[in-house]
Amino acid sequence: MEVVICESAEEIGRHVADVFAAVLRGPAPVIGLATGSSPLVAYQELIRRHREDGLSFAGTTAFLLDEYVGLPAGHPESYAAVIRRELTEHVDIDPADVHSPDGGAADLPAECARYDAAIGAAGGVHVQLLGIGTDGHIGFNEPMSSLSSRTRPKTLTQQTRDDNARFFGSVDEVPRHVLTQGLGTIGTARHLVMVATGTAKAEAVAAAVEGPLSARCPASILQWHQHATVFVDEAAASELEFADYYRHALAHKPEWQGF
Ligand SMILES: N[C@@H]1[C@@H](O)[C@H](O)[C@@H](COP(=O)(O)O)O[C@@H]1O
Repeated sequence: MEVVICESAEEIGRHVADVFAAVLRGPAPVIGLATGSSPLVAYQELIRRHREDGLSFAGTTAFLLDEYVGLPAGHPESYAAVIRRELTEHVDIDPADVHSPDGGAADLPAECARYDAAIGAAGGVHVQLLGIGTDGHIGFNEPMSSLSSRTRPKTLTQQTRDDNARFFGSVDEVPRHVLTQGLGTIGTARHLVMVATGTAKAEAVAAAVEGPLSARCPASILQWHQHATVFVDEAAASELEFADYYRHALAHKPEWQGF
């Protein structure tokens, strides 16, 4: 795993956009998208490059990590709506190629199995963007999620519902249930890119990067992955014991290496 401590969210956004741009220029790109506030700066940078530098999403397939269960169709906080608003409607990706699990499906386990199979049928995800919850969740894999889980329904913790209440009128409006790619599903992506900013994420980042590989901190699966990159700002890095080493490695990063 490579940990990159950045000066600002904007710098993180530029690095993430570089990683995504390299995949988008390759054949039949499959990208994994995340919601939440952490990826927004990267999405804004990708949109800017699309408008100003001609970066194209044509022919790209995208898969979202997760979705709430039971929001009314067209609800502005459904993740399908959020990703449209924050990224995909601003670039030249075919809306039919942007996939998310259907939280309104009558048979939720069947919908999860279908979604997981669709990711496999697309050949798997080339690069998966991830935020991290304050409890260490990725996607909506709450603590104690199976490390080999596939896409399935999950129940949110109260902490996650409280954290996400800011997107809704009140915490009571935050759904209790969700569909999420499993930790095993996420782990099949060829490159995992996690982003985090701010002191509220410092503890979760430290647990993910330097704690034990454990279901207690779902994001710790990045330690088991062959190609994982973590972009954090100084505040989110503030609990990292090996921060000096990460800075040293970055300062001496070979020119040819990339992320
Ligand atoms: N399901 C999403 C996650 O994918 C996201 O990483 C997390 C953190 O969000 P934020 O970046 O807004 O802190 O929130 C939600 O729970």
